[in-house]
Amino acid sequence: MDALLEVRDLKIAFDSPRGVIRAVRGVSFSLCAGETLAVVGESGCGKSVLCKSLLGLLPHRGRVAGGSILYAGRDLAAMGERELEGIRGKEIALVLQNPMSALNPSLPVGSQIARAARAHGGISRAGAKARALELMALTGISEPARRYGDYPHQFSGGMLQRCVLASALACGPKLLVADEPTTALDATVQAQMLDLLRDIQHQTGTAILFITHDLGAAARIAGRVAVMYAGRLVEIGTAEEIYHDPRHPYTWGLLASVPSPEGTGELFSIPGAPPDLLHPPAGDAFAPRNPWALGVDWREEPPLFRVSDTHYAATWLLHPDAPRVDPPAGIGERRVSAGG
Ligand SMILES: Nc1ncnc2c1ncn2[C@@H]1O[C@H](COP(=O)(O)OP(=O)(O)OP(=O)(O)O)[C@@H](O)[C@H]1O
Repeated sequence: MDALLEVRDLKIAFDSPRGVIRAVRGVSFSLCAGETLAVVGESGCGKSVLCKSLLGLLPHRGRVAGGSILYAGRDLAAMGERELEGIRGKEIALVLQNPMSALNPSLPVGSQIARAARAHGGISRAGAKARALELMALTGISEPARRYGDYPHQFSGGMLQRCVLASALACGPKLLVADEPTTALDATVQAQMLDLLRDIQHQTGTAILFITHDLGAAARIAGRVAVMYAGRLVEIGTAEEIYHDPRHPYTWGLLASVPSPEGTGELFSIPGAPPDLLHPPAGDAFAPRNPWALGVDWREEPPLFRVSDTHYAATWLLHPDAPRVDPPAGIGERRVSAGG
């Protein structure tokens, strides 16, 4: 299948008074139409910056320092603001963690969704209202006609995030970028929202790039998972491969830190902290936190080794000459079941 999005060797840097921060350091992946890919990693690994770069929304002082972002064959990284405006919302839509940041508190929610439907033209006022009501129903807002005129503060957090999703879907985007869309919600509402995203993906065929720090949330929705660490992609594979046959010690650590569905057992957290991206280390950035680090890890960054056609991991443990190391007991069997 042809890729809808193809990110090639993407590098993103921030020019700070202390020097250049290398936030994304050569990331490549592709996403096909209708597919859901979760990008997972700890805070600061570069997930948000990566997804903002897709919409040309990098924060002040942030810039694409290399590589390309091919969307339907066109390089978003090389586009000017005008061209990007034509793509944002219409082709690629964004849902962020805080729904209030996406909505105007002083306008009825329904009319904001209708306005999003009209943003790229070709639809009448009445048509936009009908479309907004349809989208409110699609995203699980009961009695849309009654709630159309309600203001943001009249909705709960979960319902508001559904409204934001309705607004994001208004122009029928081919790609939905969702950056921690469920993080601010409590566990039950979070699970409902993930199921909704999955249903919508099935119904509309929109591809989803789902950004999260939570491998448990990713399991509920993603067909493929990419794990990021210190601005690099360290493992990528199908959900089945990542949850049941993970190969990177960082992925093992992330999996061990997912709470069990019963909420029992001790919660693991990976000791140490990610490196300072002002001065990225010479070798494998994960080496200081990796109990299985080899001598070579301190000198040379590992390439992505092929595990299968769909599964790659950047760890020297996959080198043919590396000693055999098995994942810690239980990793890949417990805690998370891929595919919800
Ligand atoms: N506005 C900024 N100015 C300077 N550096 C920044 C800025 N935004 C991000 N960075 C750098 O980019 C790195 C990646 O940030 P990013 O927000 O993408 O991480 P993240 O994985 O999404 O974490 P979080 O979940 O906390 O948002 C940060 O560690 C920081 O060094």
